[in-house]
Parts: sequence; C-alpha cells; structure tokens
Amino acid sequence: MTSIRIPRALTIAGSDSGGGAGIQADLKTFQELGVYGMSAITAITVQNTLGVHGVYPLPQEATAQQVEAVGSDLGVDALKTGMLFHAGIIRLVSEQIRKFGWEKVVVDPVMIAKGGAELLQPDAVQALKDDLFPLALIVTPNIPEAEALTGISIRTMEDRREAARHINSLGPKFVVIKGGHDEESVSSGQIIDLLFDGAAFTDLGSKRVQTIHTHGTGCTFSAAITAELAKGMSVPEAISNGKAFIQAAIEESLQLGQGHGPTNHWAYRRRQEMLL
Ligand SMILES: Nc1ncnc2c1ncn2[C@@H]1O[C@H](COP(=O)(O)OP(=O)(O)O)[C@@H](O)[C@H]1O
Ligand SMILES: Cc1ncc(COP(=O)(O)OP(=O)(O)O)c(N)n1
Repeated sequence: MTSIRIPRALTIAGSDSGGGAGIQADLKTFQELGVYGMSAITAITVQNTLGVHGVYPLPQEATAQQVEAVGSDLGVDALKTGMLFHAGIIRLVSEQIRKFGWEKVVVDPVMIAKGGAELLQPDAVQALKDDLFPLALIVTPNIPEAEALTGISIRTMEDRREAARHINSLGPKFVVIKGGHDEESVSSGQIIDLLFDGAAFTDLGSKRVQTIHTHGTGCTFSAAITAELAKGMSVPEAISNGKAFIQAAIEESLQLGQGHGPTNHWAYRRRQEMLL
C-alpha cells in the first residue's frame, strides 16, 4: 500500500477570538495551502475588529505540553511562532525546538497589536533574541518590531538594511523586514518587504491596497511561508508564495466587524483554482 505524505505545520501562538490573527489565521492559512495544521496555544486573547480587550496567558507548562504532544506523535515539518507573551514560554519553546531538532522555524516576533495592545512583555525581547533567534530559519519583523529588536530608528531603506544585518547577526539565516508600516508606501502606493539572506538584499515589492482591513496580515504572511516550507519549497519560493497569499487576502479582504476587519484566507486558493 502506498501512503501519501501529508505536510504538517505547527503554530505556537495566541488565540484571537475574532479569527483574523493568531492561531486562527495560522490554521486557516495552513489549510488553504494544503498543509495539516496543529497548534500550541500560549495565551487566549479577547479580540475583535475593534481591538484587544483582554489577554489571558496560559501556564507555560500548558504550552510546552501541547508542543510535546504534537511533536512526539504527529510530527512537524515546519513551525512558526507568533504571540509568545513572556520570557518563560520563549525559553521552554526554544528548548523543545532544540530537542526535536526542528530546522524549518519561522519566528514572527509579535510584540504589539495594531491597536496598541501588548502581546509580548518588554523584558521578553531579550529572550527572543538570545534563545529563539539562533534557532530560526526566518524572522519576519514589521518595522516597529525591527526597531525594538535593534535600537535602530528606521526611516529609510538603508536603515532597514542595517536593521536586517543586525537581526541576521543574532542567528536567523533569513530576515524579512515587512513594509506595511512604512509611511512612504502610502504616498508611493508600493509596499516593499526587504529580504536579507545573510549576503544579499532583495526588495519584494507589491501594490499597497487602500484598506483598513489588515488585521492579522503579519500572522497570515508568516503562516503562509511556514506552510510552503512544510511542503518542501525553498526559502525564496516560500517567501514569494507567502507574499502572493497575503496580497490576495488583503485585496479581497472581508467587510466584517466595525473596525479593522480580517483578511480573506481563501482568496489565494480561489485565484489558483480560476487558473486551472
Ligand atoms: N495595505 C497593504 N497592501 C498590501 N500589502 C500589505 C498591506 N499592509 C500590509 N501588507 C503586507 O502584509 C504583510 C504584513 O505586513 P505588516 O503590516 O508590515 O506586518 P504586521 O501585520 O506584522 O504589522 C507584508 O507582506 C506587507 O507587505
Ligand atoms: C493572538 C494574536 N496574535 C498576533 C496578533 C498580531 O497580529 P498581526 O498579524 O501583527 O496583526 P494586527 O493585530 O497587528 O492587525 C494579534 N493581533 N493577536
């Protein structure tokens, strides 16, 4: 009997009750890209399109036990981390990544939600850099996160390149500094995500969509990259496909809720099917 090998991806992140970001966005993205999704929850957030109304971290052992349960039984081809909330979780998760020998590790260094809510305690930034970054294949900060990680004030593309070099020196092989928060992209209509592979820079450009419905874009982008890695894509392919996935999801974003609505996780698959 022949068996089909199903690509498997794990997300270690917080729950977003509104379904646009966090674990929910990650699992939807994995599924849309044909990957079996698993989760280890770090915290429950009370969230909707109007913002974050509560954060309830789980005991760190509860997160570690979820990682152990899926790692020891179902297996993991690639994983991503999102909201980790405190240093204790970061240390435990890092130990487990080392123990299982997982290499396809995407770290989305989630710190502050778009509405301003704290999703990572300030004293946990050091643990992220010391413990998790050396184990990461790819790190995907937005501009404020790259500033917090490096102490560099990012105004220009050269500042961004300097920050990418700095983050790369902390261990991750690839760094993507996302451009969604770049003021200039509003006037130019063009967003650039900057990729650094330790040697060369690549500008990943796309059309900026005029919309307020961008809740969960960072989570969805890093989840799409993780899913593509789980399927065996190279890092540049995974990032390029991740970019196409988030672009489609934003272009066809859903008019849900009264605030910053979620993106459309099935837009990419719908477009792919139209090409067949
Ligand atoms: N208005 C937009 N139009 C097109 N792409 C966007 C838009 N906003 C964000 N993106 C893309 O979504 C992804 C997440 O970007 P960003 O908003 O910077 O991260 P985060 O959600 O972590 O704050 C990036 O690939 C970025 O280029
Ligand atoms: C539970 C949870 N995790 C992460 C985020 C941040 O998501 P992000 O993709 O950066 O998008 P915004 O929330 O900033 O719009 C979150 N909100 N909740």
